[in-house]
Amino acid sequence: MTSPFLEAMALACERDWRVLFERLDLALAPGDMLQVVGPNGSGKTSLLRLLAGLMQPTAGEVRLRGRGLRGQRAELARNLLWIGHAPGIKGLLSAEENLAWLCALHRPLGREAIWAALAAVGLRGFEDVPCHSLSAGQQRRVALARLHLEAPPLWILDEPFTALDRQGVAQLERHLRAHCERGGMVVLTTHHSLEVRPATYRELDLERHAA
Ligand SMILES: Nc1ncnc2c1ncn2[C@@H]1O[C@H](COP(=O)(O)OP(=O)(O)OP(=O)(O)O)[C@@H](O)[C@H]1O
Repeated sequence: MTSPFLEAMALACERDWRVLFERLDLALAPGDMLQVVGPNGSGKTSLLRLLAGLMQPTAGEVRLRGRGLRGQRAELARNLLWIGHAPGIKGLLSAEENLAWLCALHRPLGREAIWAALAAVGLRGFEDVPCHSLSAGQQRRVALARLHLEAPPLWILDEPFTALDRQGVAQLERHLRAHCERGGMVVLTTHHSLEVRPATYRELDLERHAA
């Protein structure tokens, strides 16, 4: 039997001596979208960081194609696009420079590709502007332009809709659905209810796994 692309088995997470969740299993296959839900502080960001290999679980294991993440750092990096809840962009750099820098680890990108991605997120004309002078929503859009540039199959996105206007939210929902329909996978947290979802959409409620 083929292993899921990504799976978590009997995962537990403790922070500051508090068990946030335990006995958590999940499996992701090509095309899947998983929205992690739960109250503030329930551990949504922590779970995403575990899945992205940025933190170690207290118990259990995360596996990529059936093998533990240990020893698969490079493989995970090739397959994963992680965008944290802060936009993660540098204020002194322009939108173009930020994207060139953020994407360089995967593959160097030409100016044309970067400008096309910025246009796709509504930032035509803002390519050369230092990011500190962009609005919060525009800064978020710079970070999200990576979803138009990089093609790893697994996207893990922590609160990607923060600061976006209605049009931005609708466009991102469509983009995430299209990624899943092409066989990609999305794990995300958001407190809003997605209007546009792929048929594979499902929710994981962390309250059900609270200690
Ligand atoms: N760097 C850290 N060190 C220690 N404890 C942390 C750290 N980051 C978060 N925590 C704790 O872990 C718990 C869960 O935090 P987490 O950010 O995973 O929750 P969340 O469900 O994403 O919350 P929110 O909906 O507010 O974004 C919180 O009680 C928090 O105080």
